[in-house]
Amino acid sequence: MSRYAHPAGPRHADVLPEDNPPSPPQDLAELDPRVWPATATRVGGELAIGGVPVSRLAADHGTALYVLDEDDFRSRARDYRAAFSEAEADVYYAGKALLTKAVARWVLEEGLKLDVCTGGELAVALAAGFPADRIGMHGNNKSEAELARAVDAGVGRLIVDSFDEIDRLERLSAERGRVPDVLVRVTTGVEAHTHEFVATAHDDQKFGFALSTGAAEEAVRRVLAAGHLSLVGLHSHIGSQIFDTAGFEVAARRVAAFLTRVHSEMGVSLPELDLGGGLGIAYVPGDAPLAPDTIAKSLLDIVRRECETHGLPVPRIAVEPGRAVAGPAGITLYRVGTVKDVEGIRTYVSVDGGMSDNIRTALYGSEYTCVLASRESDAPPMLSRLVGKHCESGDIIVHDLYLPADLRPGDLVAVAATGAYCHSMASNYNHVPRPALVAVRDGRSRTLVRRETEEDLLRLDVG
Ligand SMILES: Cc1ncc(COP(=O)(O)O)c(C=O)c1O
Ligand SMILES: N[C@@H](CCCC[NH3+])C(=O)O
Repeated sequence: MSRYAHPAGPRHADVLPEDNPPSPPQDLAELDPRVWPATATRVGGELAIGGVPVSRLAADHGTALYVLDEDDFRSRARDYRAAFSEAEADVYYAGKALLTKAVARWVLEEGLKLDVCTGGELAVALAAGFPADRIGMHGNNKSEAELARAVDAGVGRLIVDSFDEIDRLERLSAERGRVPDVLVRVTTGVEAHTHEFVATAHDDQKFGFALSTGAAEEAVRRVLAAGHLSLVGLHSHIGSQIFDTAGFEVAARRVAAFLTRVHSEMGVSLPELDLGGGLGIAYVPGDAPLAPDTIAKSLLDIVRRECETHGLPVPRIAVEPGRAVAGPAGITLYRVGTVKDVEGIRTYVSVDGGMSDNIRTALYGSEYTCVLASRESDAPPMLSRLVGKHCESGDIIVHDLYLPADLRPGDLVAVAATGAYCHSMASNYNHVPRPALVAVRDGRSRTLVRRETEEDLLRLDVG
């Protein structure tokens, strides 16, 4: 079982029995290259990313601060592109992991397509000048307005997720005299090895049409019968933060088998098969993510084999990595505010952010790596818990970690691998304004999303 896997339900400090804390690492200052962005290094003891020391980032932009290593993000995007290039597969970056206008432009420049799942994500992509025909749009409850906007903009692929949506999209397309390209999202019944909240291919959940109940077959028939929808393929996504190929392989085999049934029973050979995202990343040393070319080879082999066995043309494959591109490229920088020793138990280190900028620990029991970033220290390790400033005892960023025993208010700490699903899942809980997001590269930082202010929050409060 992966480190990410956790017993069902959210993890809450108050109700969990105390687990055994891990043993301290050999070197508290070490930056494990599997966990930290490619350009992370220590200069005179201080952490620098993209050639910019954290003290300068904090001085120029304040804390808490999301910092994105642009080179790291781009090189991971390129690795995916390259891994799937032999089959001319499409690689869609999943914008739900992290999306800003600049990020959308990087994705475009690196030759990827873009997956959006709401009108908001579509709006960011279009505002960035991302070509609509390179966008795929998901969502289990796309509104009339979202669908109309997608059809009007000429979004390249609409991934339909319910019978209601098929009817709605057919009507909207007919009204406009358009015929959008559509994929049917199928659920394959695969139990992905990940946290239950982020597994999406078992039958008992809200996404897609189940293969096992016949709903997927019915959806294909209905889209084929619709006069203003063009069925180009199938879609399957099994879940997120997955470390082994087994789940992907079973899912690929099942959708490929379904493709052959569609061919034999309905006389249609669908030209595309999108296998979704879900590749895990290293959050803590010891996590062992799959390399893009390993997963590419295994998926492409299975689909080819299945299709050849049944005499079907091999469809064009697509994948949708989000976390694996954005996650390792980002860190969050915090300033320590209080250091409270709870005698005989542990030390609580409170920082100027928390569950509003990283909900993943509270939501999924996620693990993270954190280091003292503004200086090096040879003080002994101190068993700590990194917590935020919210009015909630479950406001935990890192459950168990070791920090140097001389840690004091004013120090900067950095949490690794926060590039995905932290900024994009941020909230204003307790009216805490959201941190800025900055990109670093070649010794320079630039703001991608500015820090929210209390005025921003008050502007929406019009009562
Ligand atoms: C349909 C779909 N595609 C792609 C992704 C991206 O997943 P990940 O960030 O795990 O690669 C998700 C999220 O799980 C998804 O729901
Ligand atoms: N938001 C989740 C994953 C869900 C991905 C979207 N389907 C996470 O942080 O891990």
